[in-house]
Amino acid sequence: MAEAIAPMIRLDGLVKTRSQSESVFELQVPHFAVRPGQMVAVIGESGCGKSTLLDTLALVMAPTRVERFEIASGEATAPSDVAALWARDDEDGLSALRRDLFGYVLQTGGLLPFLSVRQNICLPARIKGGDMLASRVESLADRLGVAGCLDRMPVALSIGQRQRVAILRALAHQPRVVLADEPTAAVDKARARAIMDDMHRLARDEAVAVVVVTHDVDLVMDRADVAYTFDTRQVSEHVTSSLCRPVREGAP
Ligand SMILES: Nc1ncnc2c1ncn2[C@@H]1O[C@H](COP(=O)(O)OP(=O)(O)OP(=O)(O)O)[C@@H](O)[C@H]1O
Repeated sequence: MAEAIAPMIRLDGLVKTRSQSESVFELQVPHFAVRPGQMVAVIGESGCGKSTLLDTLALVMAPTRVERFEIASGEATAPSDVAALWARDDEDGLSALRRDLFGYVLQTGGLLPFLSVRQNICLPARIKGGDMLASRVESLADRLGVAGCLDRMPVALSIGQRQRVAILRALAHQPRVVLADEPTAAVDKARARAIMDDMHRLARDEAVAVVVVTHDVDLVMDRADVAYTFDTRQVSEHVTSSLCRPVREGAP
């Protein structure tokens, strides 16, 4: 069913080369897609290129080469041609997409300590130049079990509560894509499962495309609709190549 929905992000023929002194790392992504309502897992060993892929999807790292890189910016409009925006170095166009379409969940929550939880949650909407509906914040907080935390400071929350607030903040301004980098790294297994379940449910209910990067294969393979991993090999003394490929395609 999810296959019929047009991708929110579509990448074909991506190559990203990163070099440091003599060593060169080359990531190849023949095809990557995430659709509205899907949770896509990106899994693999340390150094295989997960963050490189996530930073590319987040439009903060320019591809070295790419055949096609599109983001659906609205239902009634043609997808934005990200490859063309990078090719002409259109920073205004790229930052408008970052601001309008994306929500981010970081490993440690990334909440600003000097703002209340509610102010943290409302920040992305403020940056977009709008206001958040109080009723939306409260109903999401209710669903995530953090309704009692809204008027506290982040320091007064447990790590699990901070991660839930970070998910709420990422989703509250109604992004089309949520990018989550090891969102459960700082919590125990039981909390990690609950957080992943929440993200998956919210993705479906709100038709958001979610990309989760994680080391924890067991955690995501039960939950992700689609999963990608990497075949990494040492090509020569200084060159490492990593191929990103699907390990699960389509809805489970
Ligand atoms: N700034 C950089 N310059 C050059 N090479 C880099 C840079 N950052 C990372 N790399 C190399 O790129 C490769 C992929 O790194 P990346 O951070 O994407 O891996 P990862 O899968 O996210 O790893 P981890 O799970 O440890 O965070 C690694 O071999 C790394 O050494």
